[in-house]
Amino acid sequence: MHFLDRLRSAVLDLRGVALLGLLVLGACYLGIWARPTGFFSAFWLTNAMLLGLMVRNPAWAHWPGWLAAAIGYMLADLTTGGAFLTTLWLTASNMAGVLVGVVMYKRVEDKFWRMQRQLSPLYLFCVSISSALASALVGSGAGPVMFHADWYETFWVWVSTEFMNYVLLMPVIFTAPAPARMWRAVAAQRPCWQGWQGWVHMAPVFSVLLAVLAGTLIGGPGAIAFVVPALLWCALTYSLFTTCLLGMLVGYFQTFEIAAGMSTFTPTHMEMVLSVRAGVALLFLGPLATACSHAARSEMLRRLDHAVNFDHLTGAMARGAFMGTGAKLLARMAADAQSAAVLMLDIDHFKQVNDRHGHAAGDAVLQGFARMLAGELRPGDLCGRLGGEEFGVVLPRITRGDALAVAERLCLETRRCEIRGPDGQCLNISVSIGLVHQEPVAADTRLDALLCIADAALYEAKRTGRDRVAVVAGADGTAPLVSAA
Ligand SMILES: Nc1nc2c(ncn2[C@@H]2O[C@H](COP(=O)(O)OP(=O)(O)OP(=O)(O)O)[C@@H](O)[C@H]2O)c(=O)[nH]1
Repeated sequence: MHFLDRLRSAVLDLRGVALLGLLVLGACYLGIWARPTGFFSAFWLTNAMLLGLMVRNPAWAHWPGWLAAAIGYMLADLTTGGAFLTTLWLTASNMAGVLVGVVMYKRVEDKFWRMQRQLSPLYLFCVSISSALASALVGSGAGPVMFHADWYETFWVWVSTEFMNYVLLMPVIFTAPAPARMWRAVAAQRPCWQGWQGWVHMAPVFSVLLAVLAGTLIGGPGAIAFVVPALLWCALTYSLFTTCLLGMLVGYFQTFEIAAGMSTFTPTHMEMVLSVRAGVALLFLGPLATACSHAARSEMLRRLDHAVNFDHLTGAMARGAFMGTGAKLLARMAADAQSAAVLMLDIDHFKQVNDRHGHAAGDAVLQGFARMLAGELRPGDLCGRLGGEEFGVVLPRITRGDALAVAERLCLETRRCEIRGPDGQCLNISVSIGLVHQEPVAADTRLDALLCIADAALYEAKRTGRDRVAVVAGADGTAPLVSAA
C-alpha cells in the first residue's frame, strides 16, 4: 500500500477508535448520572453498547479499541470523584463482561449476531448471561468495599442488571440499519404511513401502548407479560430493528415503572427486583424469536421471488415476470388512454461471439448489454430477457417519435458498448430492434400480440442489414413496415 494511503487509513482508524472512546465516556456519564446514591447504577448501558459495537464493527475489537474503551471508563469515573483503584477495578469488571461476549460472538458466524438465525435469540441469551456473570464475578467485590453492601446481594443485582441491559440493548445495535440505509428504508416505508393505511400500520404500536397501560392499571406480578401479544404482533408486522427498538423501550419503561413505584406491584425483597429484571428481559426473547423467524422467512421468500422473476445471468426481468408486468402496464395505459411502445431487441451475430470467443464471452456480452439497457431506460420503462440473446422493452407514455429516438439511441449505445470478455478481449456488438407503437393503447391490446408484431419488424431489420431499427406503421401489424432506420 502507498505510504499516503496507509497514513489515511491509520487516521481513519484513529478517528473510529476515538469515537468509540467518546461513546463509552458518554454512556458512562449517563449511567453515573442515573446512579442511586450508595449503590451501583441500574441504568448502565455502557457494557451492552460496547459489546454490541465491537461485535458489529470487528475493526474496533483490537487493542486500540479496547484501550480507548478503557480510557473512556476510567475518565468517566475519575472525573466524577472515583478513587483510582476502585475505578480500575470497576473498569476491569465492565471490560471482562464485554470481552467474554466478544469472544463468544467471534466463535460463531455473523448471521448469529445479525439475528438472521433461528437460534440467534437463544445465543443472545447465552452471551448475555455469560457476560453478566463474568462481569459480576470480577466486580461484585467492589460492593462491600465501596458501599458496605452485602456481596451476595451485589453479585445478583449486578448479574440481573447486566443481563437485562445486554438482552434489551444489543439486538437494537445489531439490527440498526446503517444511517444511509435507514433513510432509504424510511423513504420506502413512507406510503405505509400515509392516510388511513398509516393508522392501520400503526395499530401494533397502539396495541403495545394499550398493553403497557393495562399492565400499569391492573398491576400485579403478571402485568409485565401483558405486552407479549402486542410485541408478537409488532414482530410479524415491522422490521426486526423496529421490533427490537419497541421491545427495548417497553423493557426499560417497565423496569423504571416498577423501580419508581408507579406500578401497583412493588417488589418487597431484593429477590423480587432481580426476578422482575430477569423476567422483563426473558419475556422479550419470545417476540424477538418470532421477529427473527419472520425476518428469515421474508428474506427467503424475497430471494425465491427474485430467483423466479429475474434472470440469474443478466439480472434483467425473466420472461414470465416481464410478460405479466408488461400486460398490467399496457392495461393501465389503455385505461388512461395513454400511448405505449413495445420493442423487440436481438443482438446481431451473437452465435459468432460464442463460436469465436467461447460461451463465457457470450455470457459477458449478454450481461454488458443488459447493463447498458438498464442504464439507458427511464425508471418507469420495463425491460426483460425473453430468451437467448433476445430482449423485450415496454415504453409507457411515449410518442412515436420519442420511441423511435429511444430505439435508435439503444442501437448507438450498443455499438459504443465496451464489453470485456473473460480474457480481457474487447467484444464489439450491434443490435437489431423491431418497434411497434400504439396511441392510445387499445383496450383489448395484448402484450404477446404486440411482441409478435415487433418481432416481424425485427425480422425486417435483420433482413435489411442488421444494426438498425424497423418500425411497424400500424399497431395491428397489418400495415406495411414504413421505416428501417
Ligand atoms: N453465451 C450464451 N449463449 C447463449 C445463451 N442463450 C442462447 N445462447 C446462444 O445464442 C445463439 C443465438 O444464435 P442465433 O439465434 O443463430 O442468432 P445470431 O447468431 O445472433 O444471429 P442473428 O440473430 O441472425 O443476428 C445460440 O448459439 C445460442 O446457443 C446464453 O445464455 N449464453
